[in-house]
Amino acid sequence: MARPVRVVVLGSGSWGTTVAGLAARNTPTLLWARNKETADEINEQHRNSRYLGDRELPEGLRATSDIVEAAHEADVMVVGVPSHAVRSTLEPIADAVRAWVPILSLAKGLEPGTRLRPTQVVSECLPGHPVGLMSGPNIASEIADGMAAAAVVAMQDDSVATALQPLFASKVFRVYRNTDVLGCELGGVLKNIIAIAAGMAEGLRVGDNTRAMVLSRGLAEMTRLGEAMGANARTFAGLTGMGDLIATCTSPASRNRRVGEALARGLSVDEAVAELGQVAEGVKTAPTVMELAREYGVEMPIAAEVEAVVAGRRTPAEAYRGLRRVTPGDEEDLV
Ligand SMILES: NC(=O)C1=CN([C@@H]2O[C@H](COP(=O)(O)OP(=O)(O)OC[C@H]3O[C@@H](n4cnc5c(N)ncnc54)[C@H](OP(=O)(O)O)[C@@H]3O)[C@@H](O)[C@H]2O)C=CC1
Ligand SMILES: O=C(CO)COP(=O)(O)O
Repeated sequence: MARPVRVVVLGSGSWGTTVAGLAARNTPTLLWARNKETADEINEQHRNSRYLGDRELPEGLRATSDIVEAAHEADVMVVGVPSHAVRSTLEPIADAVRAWVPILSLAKGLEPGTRLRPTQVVSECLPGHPVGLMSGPNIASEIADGMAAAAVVAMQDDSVATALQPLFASKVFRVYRNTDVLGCELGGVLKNIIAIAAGMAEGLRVGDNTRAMVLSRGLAEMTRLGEAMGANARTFAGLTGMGDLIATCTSPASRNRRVGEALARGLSVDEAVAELGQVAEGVKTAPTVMELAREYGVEMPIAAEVEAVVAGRRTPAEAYRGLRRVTPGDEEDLV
């Protein structure tokens, strides 16, 4: 009988640990934590208290702080570190990952400096491997609590995605497929910036109508940039676009939304990020996205205001006043 597929997840933050827990219920799974205490706590107490409180992880989930050991073991590798850390995590293990091992990215940001999407960074570090991502409206704490949710595995090669689906799926975690890797990845990246705007709206108590406007016009901006870059506009109406936008903009657990709320309370960006203690990808991604918007000639007024606040050039209240000055055009003019 063929031995089961071994999944290795790199990165033991809230989402990496949660995804490792999903996989461990289906197949042998090893989680790499750069911090040895975290690996020991997962092995001995089946918990990752720093990121998931007292939630219990599956007993079968093993952890290690030895990344080379982890890389050797992988039949499927999941990269769950934030986007700024993808390259520095993968480069040292490039020779340890066996050829043809599929790599799935979880990161929802862009690499600072290169402006590359995480799957592009993975392809540079591990050339020749099938590379895709898993994304969707997936607030880690809810999924770790066993609440129902759905995600998308996006890979150019649909047969690889089909093989990966059952490794993460369960009765309460539905895994769809999509071959539009660019659109699915950009959806996850861009919604974080709109979620910062939604958090600011929350903090400024702007009202439900304004919040709804931010979400729907935010989705228009995401779609506009995505289409200009070559993605399928329809992807942005799905789980990785509108779905994730709704979850992140409306959930009090979203870190990006919480940063927006903290900014509206008058905290600086550094203070807001320090208060959070976890990654909020939209903060680092906003300036990079505005560079892309300029390069592709796409208007993104909400993202532009968020970038200005994050860069310290405007207060959240000034940003909302700035949005009022934008001249409304044809609503259907997404491109
Ligand atoms: N949390 C969520 O609900 C979801 C998150 N995501 C995305 O998943 C990615 C990971 O996020 P998440 O797990 O939430 O982040 P967390 O902030 O919860 O954890 C970050 C993890 O990455 C590790 N890490 C940080 N910097 C480095 C580095 N330079 N090198 C190696 N490891 C590093 C941290 O290690 P240490 O603990 O040692 O500092 C920690 O294990 C992000 O791109 C996020 O947008 C996607 C869907 C849902
Ligand atoms: O991507 C997420 C939910 O799908 C998590 O969003 P935050 O990083 O804002 O918490």
